[in-house]
Amino acid sequence: MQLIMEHLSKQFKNKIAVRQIDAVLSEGIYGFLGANGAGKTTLLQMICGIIEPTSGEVKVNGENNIQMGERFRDILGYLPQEFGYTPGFTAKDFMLYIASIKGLEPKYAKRKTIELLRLVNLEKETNSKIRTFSGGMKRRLGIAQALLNDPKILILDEPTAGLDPKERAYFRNIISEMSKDKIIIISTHIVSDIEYISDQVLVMKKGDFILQGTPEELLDKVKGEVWSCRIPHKKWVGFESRYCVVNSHVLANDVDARIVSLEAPIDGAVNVEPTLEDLYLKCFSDEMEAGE
Ligand SMILES: Nc1ncnc2c1ncn2[C@@H]1O[C@H](COP(=O)(O)OP(=O)(O)OP(=O)(O)O)[C@@H](O)[C@H]1O
Repeated sequence: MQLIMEHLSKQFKNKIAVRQIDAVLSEGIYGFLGANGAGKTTLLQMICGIIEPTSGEVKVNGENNIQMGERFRDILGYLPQEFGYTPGFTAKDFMLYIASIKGLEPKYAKRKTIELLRLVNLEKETNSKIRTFSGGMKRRLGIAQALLNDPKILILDEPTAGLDPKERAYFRNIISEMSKDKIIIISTHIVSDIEYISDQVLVMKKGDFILQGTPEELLDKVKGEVWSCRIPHKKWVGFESRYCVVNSHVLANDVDARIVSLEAPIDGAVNVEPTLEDLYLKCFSDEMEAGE
């Protein structure tokens, strides 16, 4: 299966949210990585056919997604960033309700509901009301509903928002297990959510993909540019505005810092293995400085 974005753009009044995106996706996991406001949600909504592009189009195996109508919705699973849960519903009621909207057979829906609530570790809460759920539990329920129709295209907008580290790790495992026969898109600004499970990472900035490749290919782009160094206190002043500082730890005599820079930021700096977080911070350091 191929999911194709052709010159895809979206403009809201005078704001261009997505600009001229071209991409071809086939089965696998794609991490859309970008800061808040980069245009991720707008792009995902166009892929899902929820909003129409200002120009360009989304195609599935050569067919326009909106024109495909029901046939497209049958193969689509979507977890939006904001999900409206009915607090008085139990987890099971909610799943069956979504299944009926998706037009699934009641018998299949019941079986799938049990299977998916088990998958997302909500088995014990099957008959609990959603109003008693934590943010993480609601998010897991959101992931379960997106899987009800065994979608071939699964789109998850910030799926790990509100999940604790254990839940995040569990989420990564279940997603990587189901990627063989699906196109899975995960949008996030949390690098660790996609670093190890994505086949391709697409870095989105100001409505455009500025980088695209396997995690290894992207890491190559910052190889030799990540430094571990000790900076005396008197030299540390101003360092943060001149350099892209990934992290820093103030010690008694100096500051232990990890810095992304083309050249060694100080004598004695040691080149270290880069991570995608280094690359992310390099790509978005200008926005952080500008406070965007
Ligand atoms: N309906 C809308 N009307 C006007 N501007 C919008 C609308 N939706 C999004 N935007 C703007 O388009 C840009 C991209 O927004 P979008 O929500 O797609 O980004 P994002 O990467 O998903 O960020 P976030 O994670 O914060 O949602 C932002 O500047 C946003 O303010």
